[in-house]
Amino acid sequence: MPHYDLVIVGTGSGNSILGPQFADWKTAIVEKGTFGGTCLNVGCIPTKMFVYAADVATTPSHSSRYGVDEELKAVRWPEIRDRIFGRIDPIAAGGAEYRKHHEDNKNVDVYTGEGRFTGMKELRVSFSDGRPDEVLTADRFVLAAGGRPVIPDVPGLEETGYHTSDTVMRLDELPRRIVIIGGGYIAAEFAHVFASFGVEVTVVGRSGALLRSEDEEVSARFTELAAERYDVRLDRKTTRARKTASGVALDLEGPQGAETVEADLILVATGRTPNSDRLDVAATGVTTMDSGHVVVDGYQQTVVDGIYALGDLSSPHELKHVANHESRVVQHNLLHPDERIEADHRFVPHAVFTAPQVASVGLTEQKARAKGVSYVVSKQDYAGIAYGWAMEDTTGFAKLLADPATGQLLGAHIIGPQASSVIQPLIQAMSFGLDARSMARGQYWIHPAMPELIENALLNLPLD
Ligand SMILES: Cc1cc2nc3c(=O)[nH]c(=O)nc-3n(C[C@H](O)[C@H](O)[C@H](O)COP(=O)(O)OP(=O)(O)OC[C@H]3O[C@@H](n4cnc5c(N)ncnc54)[C@H](O)[C@@H]3O)c2cc1C
Ligand SMILES: NC(=O)c1ccc[n+]([C@@H]2O[C@H](COP(=O)([O-])OP(=O)(O)OC[C@H]3O[C@@H](n4cnc5c(N)ncnc54)[C@H](O)[C@@H]3O)[C@@H](O)[C@H]2O)c1
Repeated sequence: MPHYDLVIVGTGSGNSILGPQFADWKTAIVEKGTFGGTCLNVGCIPTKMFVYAADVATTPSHSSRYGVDEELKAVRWPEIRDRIFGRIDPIAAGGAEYRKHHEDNKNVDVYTGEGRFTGMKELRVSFSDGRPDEVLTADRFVLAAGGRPVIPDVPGLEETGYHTSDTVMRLDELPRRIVIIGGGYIAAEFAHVFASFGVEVTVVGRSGALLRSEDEEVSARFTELAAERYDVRLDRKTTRARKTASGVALDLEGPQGAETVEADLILVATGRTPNSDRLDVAATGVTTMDSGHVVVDGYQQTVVDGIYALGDLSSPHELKHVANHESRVVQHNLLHPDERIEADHRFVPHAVFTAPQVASVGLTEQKARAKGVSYVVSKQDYAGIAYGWAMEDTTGFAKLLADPATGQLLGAHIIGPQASSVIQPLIQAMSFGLDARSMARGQYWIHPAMPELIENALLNLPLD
């Protein structure tokens, strides 16, 4: 039974822990799937590469407002797909090769199998190629095993067949019609991608709005704009999935009674669940929340001394920048057990790369109300800044929440062009405690650039 100083389970953000600082440690890394994890292979990176192509494909649909008439002639899906994975797959393969065979990693054993705890700090690894299982023990473990898509309990779904974000990007050809179950991040991003490529999209949401966890005004605006581009069915329960002569059908129950949506394929985008169950973390004494996320303290350590966890396995944020931050914290804490640092989860931002883009950090207005926090709000439309005139934008806005007395920003929510970049100075201000007045007037804002949206929103805040 090989014994290690450190075993890491999962090669998403877990893979970035090992470096030259660990040269004297006997280490192992265990990966059951593709090296590099979700973000690289089936998450952030390929989706954003598809979204970029989708953004390009939609320009003819709005170019005439600038006096330029364009036409979308064709979308060459196999080429788009192969360009994207032709870049990503070699990176994943190169990462595996580096860990397995490079001189830098002579202290690292790579196990390409599935790990499952069988006792305190004892991990059994099973291999799909029929090799006998191996049992590893270690002084320290890092659990970075991520999550997987949740499949809702819809009668007939298994027999009918469905895609998830793990498979839909590798389709042989574009479907004519797609129905997406779910109204969150993945639904919003893929609805944009497929609608832009000319696919008839239907989104089925069980609540009354898309992107429901965004600020209420952002969610309402996004829902309205999405419904102009594709078929949005809200407040719907999916009662059955079935095959039809031409494809698939979902039977729905909604405010107007029973209805059916037909499509060529189903994409399930109803959230993700942590892999703590399949890793059987309980067998090593590690505890989980009701959501299945592993419980960690501020240092990212689980309840078991020497067992750390990070990323989607333990973080309800389920975002790559959070997983990366936590892996840096874990790396430091492994190397400096007497000077451990805490992870910083104060102002975790996110962006939804759909159309229009959505980005957010801090409290939404509904959360501020629910928490009884005292706040003031300001809103600035893209239509009110010079760059917004250039873009002829009529629907985007930034919304800020601030403490009326101190001017400290409490939340920022943007829907509109480049929201994911425009929000960054607000994340910086919140992280470093810069108040709204100082931020607005303590620096130049390039004229007439998009961040004037933020300058104006800051100046509009009705502070005491
Ligand atoms: C479609 C999609 C788009 C996304 N887009 C974004 C985005 O734009 N921005 C953003 O911030 N986040 C995005 N995310 C979320 C982001 O991908 C995750 O937050 C991030 O990848 C989590 O990293 P991780 O290291 O915790 O887990 P993962 O990257 O999931 O790595 C876990 C690894 O562990 C392996 N593993 C699991 N169980 C075992 C086991 N028992 N034994 C051995 N190996 C195991 C898995 O095979 C996997 O390789 C997206 C996610 C999806 C699905
Ligand atoms: N841009 C990004 O950062 C990005 C992009 C994609 C995914 N992600 C990460 O991946 C996670 C998973 O994405 P997601 O979109 O699957 O989850 P999500 O939590 O964003 O959305 C899930 C949606 O499915 C709905 N839903 C749940 N069960 C349902 C059911 N039975 N029938 C109909 N609807 C149902 C929910 O109401 C919600 O609207 C996200 O939480 C996010 O952290 C991030």
